[in-house]
Amino acid sequence: MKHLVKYLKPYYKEIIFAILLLIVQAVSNLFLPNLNAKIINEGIAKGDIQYIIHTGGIMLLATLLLAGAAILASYFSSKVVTSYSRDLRRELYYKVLSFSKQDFDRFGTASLVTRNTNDVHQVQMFVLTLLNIMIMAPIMSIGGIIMAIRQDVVLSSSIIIVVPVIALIVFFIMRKTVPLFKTLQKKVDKVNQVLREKLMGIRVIRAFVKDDYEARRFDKANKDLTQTALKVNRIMALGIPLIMLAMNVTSLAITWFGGIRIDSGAMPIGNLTAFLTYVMEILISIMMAMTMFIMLPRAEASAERINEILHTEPSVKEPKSPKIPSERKGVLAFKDVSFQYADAEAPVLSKISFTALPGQTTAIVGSTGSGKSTLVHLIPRFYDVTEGKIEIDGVDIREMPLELVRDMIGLVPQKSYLFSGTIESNLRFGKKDATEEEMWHALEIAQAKNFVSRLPEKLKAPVDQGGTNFSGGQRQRLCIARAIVKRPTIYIFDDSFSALDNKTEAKVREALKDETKDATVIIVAQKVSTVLTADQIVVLSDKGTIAGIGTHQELLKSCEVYQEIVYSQIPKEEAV
Ligand SMILES: Nc1ncnc2c1ncn2[C@@H]1O[C@H](COP(=O)(O)OP(=O)(O)OP(=O)(O)O)[C@@H](O)[C@H]1O
Repeated sequence: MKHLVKYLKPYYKEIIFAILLLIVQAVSNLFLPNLNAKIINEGIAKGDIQYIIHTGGIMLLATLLLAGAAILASYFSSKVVTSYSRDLRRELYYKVLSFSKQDFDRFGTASLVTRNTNDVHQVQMFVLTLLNIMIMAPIMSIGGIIMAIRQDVVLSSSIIIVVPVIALIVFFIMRKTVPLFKTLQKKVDKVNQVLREKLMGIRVIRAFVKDDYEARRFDKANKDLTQTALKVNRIMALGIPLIMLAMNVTSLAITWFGGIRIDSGAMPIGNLTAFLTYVMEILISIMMAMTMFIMLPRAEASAERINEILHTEPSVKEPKSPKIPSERKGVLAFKDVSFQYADAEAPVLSKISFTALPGQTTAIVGSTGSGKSTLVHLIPRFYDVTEGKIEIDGVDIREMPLELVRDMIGLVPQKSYLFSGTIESNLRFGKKDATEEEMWHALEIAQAKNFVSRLPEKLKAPVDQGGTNFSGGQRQRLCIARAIVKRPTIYIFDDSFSALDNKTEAKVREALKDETKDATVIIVAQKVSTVLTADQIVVLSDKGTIAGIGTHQELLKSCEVYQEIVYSQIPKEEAV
């Protein structure tokens, strides 16, 4: 938790105000029973109406002060914690934005979301409780004891018995429940995880008629959570009445012994009512302080999960002294590049060397899982190479400013993804000041102009999260258009024509030819028809090495892996 304290610093003024107001609240609270005792002893017992009105007036003022202080304290503490959690969420979000794909893989999307929402909420609630209890509990308990002694020293000896008894009961309840609360947190996480996964894959579940099976899996996680929650509630259901019983017995005993002392004239009657109130305030403060310990493990677990993100050094770093290429042509060179995923046993890519030139199309082919997507993900530095280097215009991309590298690249990912908003907001993603003309031009090249112009809102047509209100092929074409609007130096099409029929694909590639005539184009493809006309084809073997480089004709003659790929898709006589 202590690492997260620094985020409270900007709000120290509000914290001081809240603390002062809480002190006013606690002190006024302590004086009220005393004034009440005085009214009973001096006013009611002696029939002094003037005294009752006078002291009652003071009580009223004290109550108003208390209420005012409580409202303002709550205002300031709420302001502190909501601003604190906002800052924390922002910090987490910015940190996550700086993560490489490797860091994302490590945490997982679901966990990153839970940490930014649920975990921040847990910490926020703890800070709010801490702020209140830390001030109120010591003043109320210590002040309560002092005030109780002032009412009656002899009766105060009961506090020595009552406080440890109640503290012991609360301690035993906590000892049982705190570990359960910890488990509860993990089980809530599990339910979240199962739910998220199932909802994301709902179509697959339906298609495979696995609704019942998946419902049972969810039931299991849910039942697990319920059982732990029930255990906690059972202990609480037993513990809370036990505490109430102890408090009522205390109240009864104090009234009993107090009655005897009043009877003998050793204590005025008003002091007994005040004494009872003070003892209850002491006990409530102790219980409040104890609830902190119930919240602490949950908040600590959440703080740990938050810190884990905040302390993660992004695996892809900005260079210390960045180099900028003297010319930005887009000459892309892989030099003996090897790459291994963090948890993998063997490298996915080994000793890859080739150069992709501006004005040319370089195709990457290979069987599924050969490392084609991995290879192109190395270019925008989603991951850094394990060995060797990648250069753009003669400069190692690890030495170039990250923003510049990514700015030079227009990537159309394998999985078409659009953001919620409009077609226009998606197209402007890479160039925020793109004109309507530029957008229509990009849509025309991507063969998306027809269907977009048929939409009633045209460029303003709404896009749902992920682009789910468009078909796979439409989504893919919009992603191609998005990359074109950016007018990058290097285009990367990662299997980006897979959802298009052959005719549309041919049209897109034909239109692209002119648009990308000065750019470096990298195309990852499964379909041989996509790569036939490429200036060079890089063939990856199953082991992630280069099996051959050349044009279609050259490779057909010399590369066995390429021949296998080609002949599996088109007849021998048509391939030549
Ligand atoms: N994030 C990851 N962590 C660990 N291993 C991964 C990760 N992503 C991919 N791999 C592994 O790396 C290998 C290459 O995957 P990659 O996606 O690059 O292949 P690909 O040639 O693009 O396949 P496809 O044609 O099916 O898209 C695979 O064996 C895959 O299991």
